[in-house]
Amino acid sequence: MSEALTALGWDDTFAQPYDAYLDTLSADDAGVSVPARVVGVERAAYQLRTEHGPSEALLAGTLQHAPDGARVAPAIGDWVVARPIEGEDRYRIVHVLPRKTTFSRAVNAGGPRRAVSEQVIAANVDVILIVTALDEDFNPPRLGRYVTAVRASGAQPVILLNKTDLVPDVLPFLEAARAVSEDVPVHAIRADAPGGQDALRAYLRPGVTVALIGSSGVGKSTLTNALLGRDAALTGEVRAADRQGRHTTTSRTLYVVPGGGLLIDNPGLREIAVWDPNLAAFEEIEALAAQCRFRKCTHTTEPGCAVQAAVRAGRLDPDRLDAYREQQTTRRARRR
Ligand SMILES: Nc1nc2c(ncn2[C@@H]2O[C@H](COP(=O)(O)OP(=O)(O)OP(=O)(O)O)[C@@H](O)[C@H]2O)c(=O)[nH]1
Ligand SMILES: [Zn+2]
Repeated sequence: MSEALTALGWDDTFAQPYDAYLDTLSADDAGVSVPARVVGVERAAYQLRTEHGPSEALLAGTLQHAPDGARVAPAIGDWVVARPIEGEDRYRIVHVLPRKTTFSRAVNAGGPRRAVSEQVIAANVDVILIVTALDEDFNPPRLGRYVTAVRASGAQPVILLNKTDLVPDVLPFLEAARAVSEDVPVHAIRADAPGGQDALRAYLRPGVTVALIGSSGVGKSTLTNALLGRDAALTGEVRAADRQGRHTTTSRTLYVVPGGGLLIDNPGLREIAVWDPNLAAFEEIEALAAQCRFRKCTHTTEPGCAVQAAVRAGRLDPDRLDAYREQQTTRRARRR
């Protein structure tokens, strides 16, 4: 197993299905196939890393339009089987290898039955760092919901308390965060100070894929830059590309961290707080609810309900109201 591949996260869990897939190909096809990791996705264009460095790729038609409709589009972090496109400097992705972990969201696929389908946000992430800041963002019940979402993906959750400089005493925050879940490590960090992120190096071991999630403004970008060193990922990739005398677009989403480890910085993961109804705030609904005639309005059949009025007027998506109700119900159940 090549060292360049293991540094990208390749191991036996991928090597076995890879070999099995190659057995189904002709000797010629198998001979030119390579394993590659998806490090960038932009619409139909994919950036891969093979053991020889970065390259561009397209999706094979068979993956784009699977006959049973069960399209397996590669996501960031996926391991795939790729084959060079003849006469071009690009690959074609012909197969997606089974995932070790899958961080996904349910999306409303529409249609008469309001079908829900799964959108994979990131694949094969080993550790997800849940970032919170010691300001008004700090909210243990929400941390608990993040932990649940991370566990559902198969990745290991770790809680990071950032902006420790903003509080006189970190200890009560550490204790509250530790109480969220017994077996989730908690680290107090400072993303914006030299050495303030040292605790994280233990997770960024060669071949280990790490991702950051948390609300906007908690310090995910600052942390990413501190871990990567300014433009480290970019220069690293340009150098690898130069070896073969060409320039390849650098990946923006899966970085190779200097000193070991891989870091996924993905807008889809960043937005989890927005799209996961369990994590979301329902500010616009709460603003409407304040205008309901009855203070304990359930926004179902009460007269003078401003929330129902907004739904009837097309100003509020009924799906969002459903999600809000669901959240309120679980909260009431938890309080009991
Ligand atoms: N006081 C303090 N400020 C910090 C710390 N880490 C980051 N910040 C500041 O917090 C602000 C937000 O940080 P970002 O890194 O942009 O936060 P983010 O999570 O990437 O936010 P989005 O890009 O919106 O998802 C910036 O002004 C940072 O300088 C810290 O440890 N202490
Ligand atoms: Zn109401």
